[in-house]
Amino acid sequence: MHTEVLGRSADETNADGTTAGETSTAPVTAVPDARGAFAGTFGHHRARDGSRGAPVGIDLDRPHAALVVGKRGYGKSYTLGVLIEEAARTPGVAPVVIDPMGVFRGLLGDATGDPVPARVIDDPTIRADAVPPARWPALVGADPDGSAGALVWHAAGAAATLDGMRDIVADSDAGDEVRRAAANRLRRAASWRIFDPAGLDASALADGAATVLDCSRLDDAPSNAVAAGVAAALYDARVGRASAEEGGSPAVDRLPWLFVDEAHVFFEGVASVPLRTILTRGRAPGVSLVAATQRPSALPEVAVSQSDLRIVHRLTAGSDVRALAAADPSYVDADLVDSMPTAPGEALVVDDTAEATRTVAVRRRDTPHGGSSPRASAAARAIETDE
Ligand SMILES: Nc1ncnc2c1ncn2[C@@H]1O[C@H](COP(=O)(O)OP(=O)(O)OP(=O)(O)O)[C@@H](O)[C@H]1O
Repeated sequence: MHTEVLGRSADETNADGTTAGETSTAPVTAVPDARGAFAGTFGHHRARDGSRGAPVGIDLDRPHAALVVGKRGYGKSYTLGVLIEEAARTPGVAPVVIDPMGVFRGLLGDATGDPVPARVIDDPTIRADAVPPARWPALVGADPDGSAGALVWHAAGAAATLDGMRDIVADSDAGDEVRRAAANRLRRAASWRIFDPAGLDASALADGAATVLDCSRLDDAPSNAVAAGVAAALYDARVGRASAEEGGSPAVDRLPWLFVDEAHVFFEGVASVPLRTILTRGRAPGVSLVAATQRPSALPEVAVSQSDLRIVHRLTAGSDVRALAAADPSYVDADLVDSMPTAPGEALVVDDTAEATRTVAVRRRDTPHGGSSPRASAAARAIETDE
């Protein structure tokens, strides 16, 4: 059976010499093909009459910016899980997962087929200086133009640790009220228990296994801080490597793939800046982003327009469909509403690299889908985002 690999341009050849626009007879596997390129198994083509067509793979060889969207219950997290499984099986790729609902713990379960190397970090920590000083006021809910916000900003620029920042605030000659306000903000940040001088760095994150950062115990602000720190660390490590190739030692050899579920939460918070950096500038140094959301209309326009792979599960809200349609280039000829998938696990894939759209039945998970035991905090967040 012929396999088409999504995310490859028409002039890139498949293992058997056919092009992406045509189809390849090469098996889709995380083992490099004859030309040394990696692809993951993604699913099957789905014809208009619902019949199952040829296998579909997804390119994991080059960096991508991908978006997975769909209303609740139509397979968004499931598809993200499939992509994480494939990335985890791919040598040379380092998948890192921001998991705000705790639904990717199943990756630790027994896998059908090839093993899926994965670990879950329950209480992720980052270094305080992983968050840029200018973002600290917003992170702790202070106005960056106000006196307390300015003091927090100054402290973040002058100290590498949260304790150091608190000392600077305590010793500052700002007035009592300003000092107290800034100290209160930083005390709140300390209560999140996510800042640690020994927090996750890029080399710890990029050892090849899928690293799931379970943020389901964290509120949006600390979850954002974790995502911001991780996104910045991965990007900086690869940029460092790019310049280190002229002499220095490489920081991270593998290509990081950052998977972000409930991405609207992060594009609305302090993680927005480093995520936008990866979207707009990540591909050159080799950093990929896969963002999933049920509300594409809540994402900044750049998140849609910069994605070269858009995996669309069922969407019904007009604003969400419009947010996607706005980025659709001319080769998306069919009306998005007419071609909207109807069944869970079915997706319309808009592939900018191959300049094609495909309807795909996403394959079944090889590891269990879903979290461990249900958590009220995750349920509350789900209800909130649904409203
Ligand atoms: N590719 C698939 N193959 C088989 N079943 C699937 C597939 N995708 C989704 N499903 C089924 O649909 C259900 C809902 O999928 P999923 O949990 O991913 O929805 P979701 O839209 O991400 O919801 P949430 O926003 O709550 O995470 C899954 O539990 C699974 O039973």
